[in-house]
Amino acid sequence: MNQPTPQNTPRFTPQGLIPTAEQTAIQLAQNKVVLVDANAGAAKTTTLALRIGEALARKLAPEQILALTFTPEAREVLRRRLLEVGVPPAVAARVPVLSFEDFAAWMMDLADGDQVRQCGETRALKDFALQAVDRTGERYAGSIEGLELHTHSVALAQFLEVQQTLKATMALDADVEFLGLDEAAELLGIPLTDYLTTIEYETLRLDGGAGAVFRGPFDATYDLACNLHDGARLAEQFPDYRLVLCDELHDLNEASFRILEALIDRPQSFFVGAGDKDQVIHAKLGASDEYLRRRFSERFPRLTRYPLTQTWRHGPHLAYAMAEFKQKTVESALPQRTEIRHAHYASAAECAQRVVAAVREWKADGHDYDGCAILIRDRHQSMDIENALIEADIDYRTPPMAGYLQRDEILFLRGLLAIALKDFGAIKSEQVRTAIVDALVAFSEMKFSAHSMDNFKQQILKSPDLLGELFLIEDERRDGVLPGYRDVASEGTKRAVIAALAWLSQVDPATPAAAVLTELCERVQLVATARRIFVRPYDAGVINKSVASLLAAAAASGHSLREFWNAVNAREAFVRRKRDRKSVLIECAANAKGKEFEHVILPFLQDGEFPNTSQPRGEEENLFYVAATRTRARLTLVSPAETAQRSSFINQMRLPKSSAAAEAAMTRNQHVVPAATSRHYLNASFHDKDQVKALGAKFDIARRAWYVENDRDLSPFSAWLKK
Ligand SMILES: Nc1ncnc2c1ncn2[C@@H]1O[C@H](COP(=O)(O)OP(=O)(O)OP(=O)(O)O)[C@@H](O)[C@H]1O
Repeated sequence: MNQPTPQNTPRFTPQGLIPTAEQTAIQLAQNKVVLVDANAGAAKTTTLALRIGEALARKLAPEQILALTFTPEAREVLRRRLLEVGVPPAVAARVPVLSFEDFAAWMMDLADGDQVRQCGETRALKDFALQAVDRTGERYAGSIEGLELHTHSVALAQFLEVQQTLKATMALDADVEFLGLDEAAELLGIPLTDYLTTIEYETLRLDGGAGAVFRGPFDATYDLACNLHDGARLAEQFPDYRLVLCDELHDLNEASFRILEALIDRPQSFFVGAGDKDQVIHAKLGASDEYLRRRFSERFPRLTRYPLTQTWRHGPHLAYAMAEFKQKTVESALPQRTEIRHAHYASAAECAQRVVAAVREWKADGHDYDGCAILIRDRHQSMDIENALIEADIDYRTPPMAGYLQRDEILFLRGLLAIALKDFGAIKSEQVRTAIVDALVAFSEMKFSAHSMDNFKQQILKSPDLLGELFLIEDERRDGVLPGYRDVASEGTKRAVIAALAWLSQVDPATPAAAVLTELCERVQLVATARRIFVRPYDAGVINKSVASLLAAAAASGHSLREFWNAVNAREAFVRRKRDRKSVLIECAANAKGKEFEHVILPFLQDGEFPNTSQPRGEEENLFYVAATRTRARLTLVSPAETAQRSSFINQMRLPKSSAAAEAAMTRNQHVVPAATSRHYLNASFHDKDQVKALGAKFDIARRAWYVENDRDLSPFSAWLKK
């Protein structure tokens, strides 16, 4: 590791924190390729900001620095950190801190000058996907057997995921020129229909090779990666970057790796990247710890690795528990005790009560609700918790359209109830109404074109009571596509749904809701349909759990059908009203990456739920690690009273062992006297510059401020000393 020498001392002194020796080593590193593989909360982002500060202090123009992240959220955190460490806003604003997607779109525009439309909206993308399905039908119907062309929103969403994975991993760019269509699909590990639809989708998107006409999420990254790889000299047109940084390297996939390669290969550029191999949770998007472990060093054999071993987010109790959990070294220099509390339950409803109790204790201890985050493994787990919070009159928020009531299968059932009770108008949100139409079409396995769906949605928004007419629209048939066994099953589903609706319309709304809903689910063959329309068994499994939660909640409420319907809609209105107020957050653990909260509550820590047994163990571990390490002050683990049912992750933290070591570390940390900062910054203005300079002050270029070294007599500078 580089130790600062008199010739190589930091020229940038951050405000608000004293860098550790590890941080300073990275700040001063002069190797061509630097990789920092560090623990959660171990100041990766902060240290990249220090490295930028150092480059600015050494007179590098802000425009010659490029800092890349994978998500807009991570980009904002890095921009904020630059200001926090003391880079003046006007200078920080000139440093390009961009997501890969921003950077790629910019570079593609520079090359093509075409200002291609970024299409972030799933709905618009689904329309393009639908057109691709239509084209696949037109082109291959009759010539290829076994085409499974599904047009409902769930199928389109799944198709969009498949094509995105093919691009993120650059599999779609593979040379398949001499392979047959079947062989190519097999090589890529996807069904033939998906492969053919992807080809049509890309032909549409790239206007048959003339150039992109629209770009969905990650498409710009893919387009740039393809261009760089095809021998196009696009990299020569990149601005003259001297320092390239990349945060959250654990999200790196093949497409973004290729862009980094091109940036690093330029002779004048230096690279510093930071990530945590234990936070890889986006394998579906091609993320892998292989980049941090192997790919970087194979490609850049002279790279230098630097450690950041101390976490600053939480104290030793959680740091050591995570060290045990991941069997790696984690230190914390904080003298604070991060509490790890336990609560136990015998049923889902009781789990929710324990969560409410944990939130109440937090409030009673004098903290705000908005410091509290309930991180769930999956959305189906929030039903009981949302109910319990409402009953306890505790405000909570969920990300838009990500609450339990907006899950597709629940929207489907709500749609059926709306038709039977002739009360679609009770659902106030247009977004929810439209999503209900989509869910009805998906779970009834109807086949509509984009055009007829749009027409119908427009009508419904004006006259909600027309919802039931949806089932009068004829399915659209494709010439030449012979119905396969799945189509026969789908037609059966639609018939079953129509029959179930006829039955439901006769049911007395005063009948207990639980009984009606149970029978309704059987009549519409919900479980079998889910298994058919969801490609991954995992998704179908979550649907069963989600419906089971709804039935249990209906039974526990003792409500009649009418009362249950009213209660569900009232609850949705409650959540929408509260979204902006100070409230507890309910969020999926996967979406909490990069964030931190004072109090994290992890409910339903039982085997089967978390770890979810249908998912790879390693990824489940990483997800748990991400969730637990969002904590700053308190972590509450809510698990079954029955020890045998508890999540094995709790044992894996070896809390008795790790907490004994943590007590000793606390004592140690309390006795560490922070080193004094080495500079005194002055309030000297431009007009004072000659005067302070003559007195021996120096200028900090990164901060645009004059300072005096610590060991000097400060009295001549008293007029300019900051209070
Ligand atoms: N030398 C230091 N002294 C005190 N606090 C520090 C120091 N360096 C960083 N911090 C603080 O530690 C916290 C975590 O830092 P940061 O967000 O940079 O970590 P990270 O490794 O990027 O986190 P994640 O793993 O979640 O991406 C921040 O609040 C930051 O201000």
